Amino acid sequence: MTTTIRTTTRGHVALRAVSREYGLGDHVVTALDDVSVEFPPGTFTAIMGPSGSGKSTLMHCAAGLDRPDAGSVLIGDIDMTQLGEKELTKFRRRHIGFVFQAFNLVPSLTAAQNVALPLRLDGKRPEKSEVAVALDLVGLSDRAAHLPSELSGGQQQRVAIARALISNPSVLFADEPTGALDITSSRTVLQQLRRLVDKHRQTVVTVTHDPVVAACADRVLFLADGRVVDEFSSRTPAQRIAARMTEWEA
Ligand SMILES: Nc1ncnc2c1ncn2[C@@H]1O[C@H](COP(=O)(O)OP(=O)(O)OP(=O)(O)O)[C@@H](O)[C@H]1O
Repeated sequence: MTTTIRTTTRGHVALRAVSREYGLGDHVVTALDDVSVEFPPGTFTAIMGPSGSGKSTLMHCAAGLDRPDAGSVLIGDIDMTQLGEKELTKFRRRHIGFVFQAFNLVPSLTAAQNVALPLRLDGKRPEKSEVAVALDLVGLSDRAAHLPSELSGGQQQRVAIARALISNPSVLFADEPTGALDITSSRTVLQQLRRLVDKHRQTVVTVTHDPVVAACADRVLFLADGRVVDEFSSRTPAQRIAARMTEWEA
């Protein structure tokens, strides 16, 4: 089976009737309950909801890091749930970028070497210019030779974003990318994500607890008990998002 996405559908993510349960017998937890949602190309979506509402599970299923028990997950015209393990790994490496809250950089490698890592893992020899372009996308051209320990938290997260972008993914998923950062670093990371969407038509989906981060997104989805329970579909002021969160938590 070939896993090439048609250019017209690149960057389009669709979850159709996705369910995911964990545990067995009396201990079954329904983390996602029949969720259908689309992330159109070149859009920035924030996912919010109380702890345990299924945000990470949604991201992991959408990114092919976890397999749903039911439903399908399409990136472009490829249904990832139909791919075998090897093919899924290969597909993920080429089409999906994932950024974690904890950066997950290799401490002994420079920023440039960290960014080049996904290509090396894919058996390719990265061109210096490819790495330079990725670092430039996140405004870190001048930090290429620095080790993670020589960078601020925000800079480390931007290296992680550059690393996720090196394979020119169709979609970038970020699970609380600003969760471990101070306000200033958090805003810089956020600006970079917004810029990727506005300037480069990247599809970005991020989980966040921060109404200011969500206010920068084109759309905010609210999850509760494994379902999408509400949505703000245009840029919404942070205050209104915060008020909605408070309502849900109450
Ligand atoms: N590997 C697992 N094994 C068992 N239960 C799990 C597993 N992963 C998630 N769950 C359960 O599924 C539900 C959804 O979890 P998930 O991590 O997706 O929520 P979340 O909204 O991301 O939470 P948080 O904001 O606290 O990170 C929770 O009840 C959680 O305990």
